[in-house]
Amino acid sequence: MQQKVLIIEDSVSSISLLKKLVEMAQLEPVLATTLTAAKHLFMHSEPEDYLCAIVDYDLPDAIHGEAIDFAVQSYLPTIVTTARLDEDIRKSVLSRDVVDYIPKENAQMFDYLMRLLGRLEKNKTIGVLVINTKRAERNAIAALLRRHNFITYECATAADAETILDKHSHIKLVFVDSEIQDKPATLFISWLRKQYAKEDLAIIGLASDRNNLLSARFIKSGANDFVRKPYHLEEFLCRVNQNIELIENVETIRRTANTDYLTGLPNRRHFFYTVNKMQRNQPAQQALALLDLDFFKSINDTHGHDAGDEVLRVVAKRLGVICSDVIIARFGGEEFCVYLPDFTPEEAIQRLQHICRKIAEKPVLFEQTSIPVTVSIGLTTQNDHNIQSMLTTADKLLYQAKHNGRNRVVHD
Ligand SMILES: Nc1nc2c(ncn2[C@@H]2O[C@H](COP(=O)(O)OP(=O)(O)OP(=O)(O)O)[C@@H](O)[C@H]2O)c(=O)[nH]1
Repeated sequence: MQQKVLIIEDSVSSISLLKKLVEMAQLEPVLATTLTAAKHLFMHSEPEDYLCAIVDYDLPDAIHGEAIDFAVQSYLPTIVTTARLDEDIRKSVLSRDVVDYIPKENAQMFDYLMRLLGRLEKNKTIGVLVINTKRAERNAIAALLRRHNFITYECATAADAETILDKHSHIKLVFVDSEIQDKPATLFISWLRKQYAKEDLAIIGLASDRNNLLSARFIKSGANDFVRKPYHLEEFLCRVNQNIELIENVETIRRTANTDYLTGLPNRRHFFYTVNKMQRNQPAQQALALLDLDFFKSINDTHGHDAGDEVLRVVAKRLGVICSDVIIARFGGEEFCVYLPDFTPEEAIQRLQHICRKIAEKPVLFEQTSIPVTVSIGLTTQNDHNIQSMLTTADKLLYQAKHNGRNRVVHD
């Protein structure tokens, strides 16, 4: 379901700009020009339907930011916009539990708002762990992070932190205070860093002003960043966002490097990474198959390269459905690989014959043309504990499948 954004704003030009921005972010704007109208609109809604509220500080029936209080008390993450930003207003806004404030001074600020909406959406799946002996301090940080839609976890000891991190793989950021109960913070950070790479888990150290040397010690022990207490709200949030965005960027690069651009399947590199990892457990049984589309060159020659691409995409999709419990990859060109861990030879043969039938069963439709597709498969079920040599065997069997007439499985 498309999430809503409650916009409480009375300026006509800002309304049209905000509405456009919210729509561009694939969200549904719900407009109110006064606090009274907002209350009326929200009366029959659940906070869960809304991603957030964007609230003007100064409204005809709420000149001192009362609409902000309404949004916050309605459990909506609240972003404040304001045409005037003097120190008093800034303080008044930040004294409330808002996500952020945006002065309506230039177009850049609306870019910032766009990014903020994107972050609020993405943060819903990101976990943050706060480790601090002092309950009040860790509660305050966790509450601040929850306002930004993060899923938060709190604990006082390194031992509890280990358990929480083990259990929740969506935790991407950890705040480690200089005061944790059962271990010096720097020791804990360096232990943590050995378990989790910098690009998988960001660690931000926290310590008070008195400990001037701690920032360097934290970072040398493996922390990504450091925040000095008492922290400045805006700086704190900037650091959180920067560290999370860095991890997301690395994830995007990784995903791109491991995915075949045409079919969306894992590529050869990712296949070897995953399978080699599984090999460490020395599986008692494993099978491996190479699949190659038949007469694919003639499909390209007859129907064009775009049709060939569509055939590859459809075959990959069918493989993805039939092989959701095993490892598949596009190896390149019109060749795919399937790795079946813990499959008996009989089970593997059955599965590959099913694939062969399913691919041939239905032609691929491309621009009203029906293109028949078949696949030849070489399958080795002899587990010799060496993937490279299993690939060589599967390749020889594939050659036999082609030689014997195609559209078949040849196994050993
Ligand atoms: N459309 C398209 N064609 C590709 C792609 N990658 C490789 N090819 C083409 O796939 C064809 C493979 O042809 P061949 O190796 O001769 O094999 P074949 O025609 O399938 O014949 P057999 O394997 O013997 O059944 C070549 O013409 C490549 O140019 C791709 O990503 N898209």
